[in-house]
Amino acid sequence: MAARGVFITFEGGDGSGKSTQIQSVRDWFESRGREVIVTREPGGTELGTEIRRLVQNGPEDVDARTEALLYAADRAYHVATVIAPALERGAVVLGDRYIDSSLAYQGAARSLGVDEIASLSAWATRGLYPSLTFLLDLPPEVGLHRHTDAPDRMERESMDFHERVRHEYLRLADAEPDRIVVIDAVGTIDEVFSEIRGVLVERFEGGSVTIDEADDAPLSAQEAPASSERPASLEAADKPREKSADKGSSRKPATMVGALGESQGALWDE
Ligand SMILES: Nc1ncnc2c1ncn2[C@@H]1O[C@H](COP(=O)(O)OP(=O)(O)O)[C@@H](O)[C@H]1O
Ligand SMILES: Cc1cn([C@H]2C[C@H](O)[C@@H](COP(=O)(O)OP(=O)(O)O)O2)c(=O)[nH]c1=O
Repeated sequence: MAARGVFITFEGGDGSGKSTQIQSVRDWFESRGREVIVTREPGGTELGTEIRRLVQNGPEDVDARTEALLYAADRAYHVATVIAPALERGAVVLGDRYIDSSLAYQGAARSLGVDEIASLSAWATRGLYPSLTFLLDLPPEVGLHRHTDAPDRMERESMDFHERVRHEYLRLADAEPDRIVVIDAVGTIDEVFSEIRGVLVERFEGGSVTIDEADDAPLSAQEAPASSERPASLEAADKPREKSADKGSSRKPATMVGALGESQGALWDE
């Protein structure tokens, strides 16, 4: 049986709880016998660790376009050397930030244009999109207060900047409700995971596709929609969002397929 992977990403403002929740999601999949890779951007590779240092604490005069290209370079190498090979062998890949971060931070908050950044990221990744994204949503001031270490370049940005990031994330979720599930990240760690677990059960345990049927299914990560197919994500910005719970019925069950294997730790030292 060919191995099929699952690519899930976690998005949200700084301090929204992505790294914390990823550990619980890793445990959830591992207890079901899956190989899990936990990785992050920027910095999911050795090269990426250098890029992370440069982009977060490097020269202050790095301009927005340079910053966008550094994140794109990190992502291209990350996909080619970590994410794609793991998916090929059937692992569950849990990504702490991915393309949506570039759309929200560089495309919207840095005003480079969401369309332009979407094209750049699609090119860098050869169109590899996650099949499921958890957007941990909370007011930026709450997330920024959770951090105890010294703020990096992005965390030093204005509250208005972080509000633009949040607004763009919510707009993307509004446009792609099947892929992006909004999670209220204000509650306790257990409360937030309970919401996430509900989605995992619905998508990976409630589906009607059996392992054998799913063998013919495509890799559980999706191709980037062509920019001409993304009108809603780019034009529905000011439409009021529905609560994610209202969209439950539109979610498609995902397949639970792939080889069982050994788990693997995070790829970086905290
Ligand atoms: N739901 C929560 N409520 C309160 N504190 C939290 C919650 N989730 C995470 N934290 C704490 O907030 C800080 C940032 O969490 P982290 O998971 O690193 O966020 P992110 O990866 O999104 O930056 C950590 O100290 C973590 O223990
Ligand atoms: C992947 C990515 C990250 N970023 C930013 C967002 C974060 O401020 C920073 C990553 O910092 P990190 O410490 O990993 O995130 P967090 O504070 O959420 O734990 O990089 C971008 O601006 N664009 C991107 O494409």
